[in-house]
Amino acid sequence: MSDQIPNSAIQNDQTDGVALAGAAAVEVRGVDKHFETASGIVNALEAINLTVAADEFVSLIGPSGCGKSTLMRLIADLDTPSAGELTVFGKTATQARLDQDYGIAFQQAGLLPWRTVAANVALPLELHGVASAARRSRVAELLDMVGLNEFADRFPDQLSGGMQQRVAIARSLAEEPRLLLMDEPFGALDEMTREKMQTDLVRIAADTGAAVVFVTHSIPEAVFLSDRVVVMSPRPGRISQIVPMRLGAAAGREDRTDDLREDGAFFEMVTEVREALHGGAADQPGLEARSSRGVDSR
Ligand SMILES: Nc1ncnc2c1ncn2[C@@H]1O[C@H](COP(=O)(O)OP(=O)(O)OP(=O)(O)O)[C@@H](O)[C@H]1O
Repeated sequence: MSDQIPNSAIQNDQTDGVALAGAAAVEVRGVDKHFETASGIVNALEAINLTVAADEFVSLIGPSGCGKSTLMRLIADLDTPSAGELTVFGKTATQARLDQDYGIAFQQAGLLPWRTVAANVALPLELHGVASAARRSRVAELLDMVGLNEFADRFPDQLSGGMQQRVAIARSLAEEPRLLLMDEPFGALDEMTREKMQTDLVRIAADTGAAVVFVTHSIPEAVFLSDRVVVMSPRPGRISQIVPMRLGAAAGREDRTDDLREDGAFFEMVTEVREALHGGAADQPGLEARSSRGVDSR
């Protein structure tokens, strides 16, 4: 059974299942986000409560338009909540952005076209004054990890979309940030590369102890990566359930190898998240057929 956590029931730090020791990586309390458009107000997010612990991997999943990217943009200080409070490591989202407390890899790779692949990955290190020899070796290590060593001197427009995305991921990891915000970072990758990146990401997060907030449309991806999967429903965007991943012996991130993909516990969790997605829609008449649009069960 999933932990059914209606938003209205979440009143304090303990109720979403995270015991807080020190500042959480992300705390969202009673957050609403409305957009005013020519055709009226869009309630993108309503009554969002979520705590992501300092070393936790949390995925956001839900049908298209349920507000996943909007929530990520609020955490990254790319937009502001209409109501409620949001902190990152106990700071305002703005302060955390200024302090470069997190790495970002979003759907659009966002590379600088006039910089080579290596120079794009090196950018955060340059901004933080890392010496050039240390920078070069770190960039080589990162490009090796995403399989792009041979492309270090190319420019972004000479790469495929998936390769550009891998450059953006390498860049987001450059400084081993203690929080990673990733919005469908693997969406453009072929299945084999995607699985490799998933395995690498789990290992990197385990090695660095980083917290990760990860948006995906893929249920197996969410299950493979996460400690908890946050299931969202649309109109207005709400958290309908938070499903803790119970993966038996592979529960620790360092134990998540490719074998997990064949494991019974993995399939059980995939089923549980799928049911949570459908359950969220069942509360809202008329949404059943739409509930899994944009969510990939493969
Ligand atoms: N700048 C904006 N102005 C007006 N409406 C917006 C804006 N940004 C998002 N929305 C609306 O807010 C809702 C949530 O959008 P959001 O992009 O967060 O959804 P999502 O769950 O990330 O979708 P997808 O899975 O398709 O990426 C949608 O109805 C969208 O149209």
